[in-house]
Amino acid sequence: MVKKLKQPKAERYLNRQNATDELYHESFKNVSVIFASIPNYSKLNREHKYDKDGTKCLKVLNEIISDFDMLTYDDLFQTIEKIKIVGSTYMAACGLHPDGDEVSEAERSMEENVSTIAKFAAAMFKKLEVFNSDGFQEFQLRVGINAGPVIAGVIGAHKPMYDIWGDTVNVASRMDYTGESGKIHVTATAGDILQGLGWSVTCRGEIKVKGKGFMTTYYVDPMSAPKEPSPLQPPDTPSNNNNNDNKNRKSSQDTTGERRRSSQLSLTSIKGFLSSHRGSLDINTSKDVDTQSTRSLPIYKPIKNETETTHRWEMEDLGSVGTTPRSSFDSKDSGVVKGSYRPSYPSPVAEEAEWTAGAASPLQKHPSKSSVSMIQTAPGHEPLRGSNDNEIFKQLINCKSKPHLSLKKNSSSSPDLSRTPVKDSTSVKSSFTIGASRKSSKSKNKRCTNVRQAQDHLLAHSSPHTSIMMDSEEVQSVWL
Ligand SMILES: Nc1ncnc2c1ncn2[C@@H]1O[C@H](COP(=O)(O)OP(=O)(O)OP(=O)(O)O)[C@@H](O)[C@H]1O
Repeated sequence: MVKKLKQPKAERYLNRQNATDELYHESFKNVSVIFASIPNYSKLNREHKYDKDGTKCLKVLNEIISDFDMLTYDDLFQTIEKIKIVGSTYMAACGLHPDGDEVSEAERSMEENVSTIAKFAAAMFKKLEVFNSDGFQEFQLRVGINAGPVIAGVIGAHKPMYDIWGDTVNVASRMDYTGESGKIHVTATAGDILQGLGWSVTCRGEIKVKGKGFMTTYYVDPMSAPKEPSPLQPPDTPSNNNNNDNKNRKSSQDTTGERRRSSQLSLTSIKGFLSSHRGSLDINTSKDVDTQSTRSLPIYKPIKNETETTHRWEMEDLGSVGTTPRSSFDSKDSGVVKGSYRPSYPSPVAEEAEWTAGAASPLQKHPSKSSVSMIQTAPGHEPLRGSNDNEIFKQLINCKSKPHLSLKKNSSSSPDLSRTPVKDSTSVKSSFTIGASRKSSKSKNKRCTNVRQAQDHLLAHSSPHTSIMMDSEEVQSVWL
């Protein structure tokens, strides 16, 4: 509600509520509404016989919904407002901007709102696909979209709920309900707009919609989103032909005021979420202190506790790394950690692999910076940097090219661990345990004898549910 109602407005709402029970509401003309359901979620719920109290299934749902929630922090989706979860259905809308926004309703057209919500739906499909492949799950997504006028308001004096109502909302829900898994089912209003924007739209025919009679509806292929202009290309370059996307980009640049507020809120929310769940992550957006770097990336600082010195590490641009709470750094205290990780959801069985080395921690600090480690993956390649071993190792896992590793050391006497086989496991001084989720695995405690092998193993099995727990002097557990 706070996100929706700006301060004076919230005060106005509260004052009204003190004085009267009158409904607080606003009307919007051009709102796009999405209902996205996981139709086979309840099947999983029913079938899971080991989940007597239902908490495991709920954990799964929570992870999926959290993934979807995190999309709303994406720059593209700042105008998307999550309304609620109904069962396993995600309900959101686009175009519910608060009064006094820099961008007026007229400027934020129906076309933009429909385009944004369709991209949001496509992103949800992708998120679920990743979730499925990581956890060997088969959840499906069924999406309904409609666009038109809605009434938004706050219902109730105690625990008030912001919600939206109207025919547009009812029909969006019907689009979901009467749609098919894997498809976005839309009304003619949304279908026309999306076709005009270059999405692949096919007519479904006429369906009977309760309260509306027969309606011609359309299926939109979630994979057919028109390409975004390259981020390197300025939005207004003449060679860029996608005018609609340009328009969207332009308008998103115009809304910097709102974005600043939203991203502020996002950061605060993430921070709040992480501190309550992990207890220790501070996020700031100051520029990288590494003067050699040309990037200006957010810097994530793990804080052990208020009084201890903080580390600083550089986030490399590694796709989804660190984008959700569960894929964020677990910045709990350092110290010796060793153990295995079990995914928090039901089906996958954890597999463990252990890599051991008869030497000190394989990844050393960067000689010139006390808080930065680096690893040279191959001669002539850009070294990977991080503030600790885990950070570096996480990057190694994400290296698509599987480079042959040679480690840059402080001391020339340190062996190249990538070629150091483990001869005698009793002489092991440091080790780490890799837990990766797999549907079925008989091999436990699989031992990797060098970095390359461990990396290959992780590339094959790592997932957002993988954690690495290192047993060395500078230990932090990392969730990937
Ligand atoms: N604000 C809202 N939040 C959640 N769901 C909504 C909202 N507004 C409408 N819906 C959903 O839209 C659907 C269509 O509503 P409608 O009023 O047309 O029929 P209904 O008779 O209420 O629906 P049902 O047949 O499911 O009982 C309903 O399933 C309703 O739950």
